[in-house]
Amino acid sequence: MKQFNGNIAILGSGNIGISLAKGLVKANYAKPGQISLTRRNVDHLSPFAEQGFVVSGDNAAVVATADVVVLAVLPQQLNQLMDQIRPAIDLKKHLFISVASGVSCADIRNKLGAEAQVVRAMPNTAIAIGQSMTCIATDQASAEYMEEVTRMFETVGAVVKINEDLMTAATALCACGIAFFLRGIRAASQGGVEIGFHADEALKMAVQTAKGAADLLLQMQSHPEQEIDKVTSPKGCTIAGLNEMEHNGFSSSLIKGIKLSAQKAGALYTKE
Ligand SMILES: NC(=O)C1=CN([C@@H]2O[C@H](COP(=O)(O)OP(=O)(O)OC[C@H]3O[C@@H](n4cnc5c(N)ncnc54)[C@H](O)[C@@H]3O)[C@@H](O)[C@H]2O)C=CC1
Ligand SMILES: O=C(O)[C@@H]1CCC=N1
Repeated sequence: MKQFNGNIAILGSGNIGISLAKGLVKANYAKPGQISLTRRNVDHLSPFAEQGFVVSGDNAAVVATADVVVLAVLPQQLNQLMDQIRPAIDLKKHLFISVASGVSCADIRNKLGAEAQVVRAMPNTAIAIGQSMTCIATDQASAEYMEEVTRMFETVGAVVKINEDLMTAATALCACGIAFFLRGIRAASQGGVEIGFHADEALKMAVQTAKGAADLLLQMQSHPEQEIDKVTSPKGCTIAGLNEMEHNGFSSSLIKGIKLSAQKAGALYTKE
């Protein structure tokens, strides 16, 4: 069984890279000193250096000290990054985890080497607080590497293994999805202000209500419509509001947005 010594390089420590680093430390998967963070402008990482993370602008140097290499740059930035790290790669040692949208394991192996162990992961920003929905996929990585990736992401939320051809769909539903639900909460709070609450209390009420809705489904293992049926009293105010929202395209707009995001998620990377 391969042993991972726990040194993780997160290359491209922007929004998702930093969220991942915070989540792994919070979950005790790794200590800050075991995680190297890189970014083009290293000055932006100084708060993390103060917390004990290793910060660097030299991708190849941190890859040389790591077992697990997380590729967390934009799809459009990935080819350049892979060119930078190729000389430092040890194909027998490194596990590559790519969170880049729309870049296949085969695309990455084409750049890093045919023997590279590559797993794709699609987390969302709730990873920072251990509440990510992370989908993972590979085409060729060995079972022990997949197990390690599963173990890593299970410390920071729920994990579902999927076929690689569904990764762009997972991107839209889960990674972009967190923004869609957040916008829903924001819209609800704005409605709350129109009907009489101050903005801060309206937001607090909308957030707790959304949390209750999600927890109902998680804890009762029920279907949303089952729970909705319990709220909609005959001739009542809930069904009146709900139907008004549907007449205005509520479900339809969410479905259409998710479909467009999925299309876009698959078209961000250009092979070289
Ligand atoms: N933001 C999110 O919620 C999620 C993003 N992703 C994926 O994660 C990747 C990153 O997305 P974000 O974090 O949103 O973008 P971001 O722009 O916040 O972060 C990317 C970081 O990479 C750095 N960077 C670019 N080239 C570099 C290089 N050669 N060496 C070192 N650092 C470099 C940039 O300076 C930037 O800080 C994308 O591929 C995206 O598809 C996946 C899941 C969720
Ligand atoms: O918006 C994006 O392209 C990235 C991928 C998933 C979440 N954020």
